[in-house]
Amino acid sequence: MSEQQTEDRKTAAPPAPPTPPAPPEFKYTWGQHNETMEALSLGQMARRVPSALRQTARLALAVNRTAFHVLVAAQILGGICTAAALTAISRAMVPLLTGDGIEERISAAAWPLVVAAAMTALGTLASLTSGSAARRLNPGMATLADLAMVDAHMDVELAAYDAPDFTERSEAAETGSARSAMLLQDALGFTGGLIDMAAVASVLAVVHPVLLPLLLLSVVPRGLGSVHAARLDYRLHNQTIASRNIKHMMRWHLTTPKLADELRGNSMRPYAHHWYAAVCERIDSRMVGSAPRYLTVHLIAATASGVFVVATYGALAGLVVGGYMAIAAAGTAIVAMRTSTAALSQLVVYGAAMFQHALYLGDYTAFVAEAAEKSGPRGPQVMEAAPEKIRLEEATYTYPGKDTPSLGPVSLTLSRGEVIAVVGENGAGKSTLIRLLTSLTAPTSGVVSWDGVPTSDADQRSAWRHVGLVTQSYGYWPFSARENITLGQPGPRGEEAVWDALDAVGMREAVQGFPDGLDTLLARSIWGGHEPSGGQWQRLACGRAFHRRPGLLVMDEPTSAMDPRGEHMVFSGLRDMKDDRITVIVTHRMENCRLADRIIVLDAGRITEQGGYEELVRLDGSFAELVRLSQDR
Ligand SMILES: Nc1ncnc2c1ncn2[C@@H]1O[C@H](COP(=O)(O)OP(=O)(O)OP(=O)(O)O)[C@@H](O)[C@H]1O
Repeated sequence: MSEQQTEDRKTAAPPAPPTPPAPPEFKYTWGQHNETMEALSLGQMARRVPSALRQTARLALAVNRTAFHVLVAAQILGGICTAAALTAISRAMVPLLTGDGIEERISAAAWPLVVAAAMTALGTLASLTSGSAARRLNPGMATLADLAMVDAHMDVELAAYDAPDFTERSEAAETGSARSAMLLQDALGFTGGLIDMAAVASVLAVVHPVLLPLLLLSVVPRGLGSVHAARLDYRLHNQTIASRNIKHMMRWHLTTPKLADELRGNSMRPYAHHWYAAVCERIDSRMVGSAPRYLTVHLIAATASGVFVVATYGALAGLVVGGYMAIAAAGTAIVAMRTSTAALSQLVVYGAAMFQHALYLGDYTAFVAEAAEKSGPRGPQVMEAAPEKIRLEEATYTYPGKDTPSLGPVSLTLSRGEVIAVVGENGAGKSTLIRLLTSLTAPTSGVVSWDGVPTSDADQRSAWRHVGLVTQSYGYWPFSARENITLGQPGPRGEEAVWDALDAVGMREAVQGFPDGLDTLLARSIWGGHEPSGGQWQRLACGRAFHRRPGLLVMDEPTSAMDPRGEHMVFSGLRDMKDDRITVIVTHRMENCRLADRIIVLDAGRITEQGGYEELVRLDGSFAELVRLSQDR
């Protein structure tokens, strides 16, 4: 290469990268729910507020009955104080406005004014008491709703997780759950406003009957405006929920230390930033785009409300001038109407908030209720003992939303003492088969039975007690090293069994070297934690499966991240333990199949071959081809 060429290569600017494509438009797929919301009338929606109040009361009662009762009593007392203060003021008005001398006027009005002041002070005390009770109830209510969400996710059948709209519905329900932290404060504001309005209305009705409808008319436009704005909010929430969901997921990918190396090593930053910023921008533009609509709604509502307020004061003046109302009564009406303005704005602001909560809580309660429906035992049978035989008879599994089965029909029998290797190309159905064998899912047709008991008729949790499972993507649980082995289920042999499991995967020295041995927290991001290496995490995952000493041991690519020593230890361990259990290994490393008594070859969801290693190689079918490919380097 000439000197000139070398110089050119040094100075030539790299070609500008092509503009990355925009991220696809994400859709919220729970269409039926959207349609229901779109079709809902304002009246129907307003009727949701009582249900939100009921739900608030139920949650609060479940957290602390006494605090809830104190809160309700204080609220009612507050309303009584407002009414009593207003009545006392109306009593004071007559001598103040129509009495003779100044001294007589003041002395006649003194007692009613003292009562009004005392009632106002008592009302303030009542409001402080209810506020303090709410503060005691709030954290517990938020936790209760949060726990219900977490439990719903942990309990629900896997088939529900597989449904295409599960994530979006879960996200919508999360919003409802998060709102339970604000629920009580807003319910308090709403009911406080409602009680004060009722108190004012009762006083006004006595002063003059026409004032009441006029007052109510001034409320209606603002109320309708706020409710309409809340519906716009909910629509906006629905339009952006899929994008927000993906955004959160991507945010985790971009900020977790687990993917930091991959992101940097592959120069992903520019595209990742472009992608994330584009989704943020899409969400923002929807929100900004909706601002003029909100302004219009609130402007119309405020104008109409103002007209009614002016009309109310006009009517009051007309009644006094026309001699239909005493000046003292008009004075009371003005005080009452000023009180009602505060109560009214409280009612409208918190009413709209409660209405919004009601919409989101609807998502939350629907999600939790549906999850509960899909969480119960599949049937009454209890799998008391580990299976001697697992039998699949023409079993198939079709994922929700799919037309064709991903597995089956498959017929197969597995017996205790056997080691079975399952092989097949990517997407052949190996993980799906594992889910059926372990009763993680029930077949969509055909039968999977444990010692004659169909898994679709049995309590799945009773079956899982006999299962030890190492999945392809196992958890890096932020527990101590000990709990990473026991998973909070210590065996009768206690710590000795934990060390045995660690020995079986060659982790004794490593754990002894951790800062606090078995008590070391395995999470580097938490102070005092320690992060094992990728292969060590996989050894721990195998260790916990061994520790369970399960009747059905299933390992999906259990040694993919391990060094040869670790892999050798795991497979030796499997061989030593095999007599007391059914062992199933999914592997892409054909050499590992030599340990199996029987190899099952899956292709496009069907069993195409089965037999011993040598037998299948001699058969010269797809297994033999996979072996040849694995050796051809
Ligand atoms: N949750 C799901 N929802 C819909 N389809 C799924 C789901 N999980 C798997 N599938 C589909 O089922 C088929 C079988 O998948 P499965 O994970 O059982 O294959 P596998 O043999 O374990 O693949 P691999 O070797 O890549 O792990 C694939 O076509 C896959 O796309």
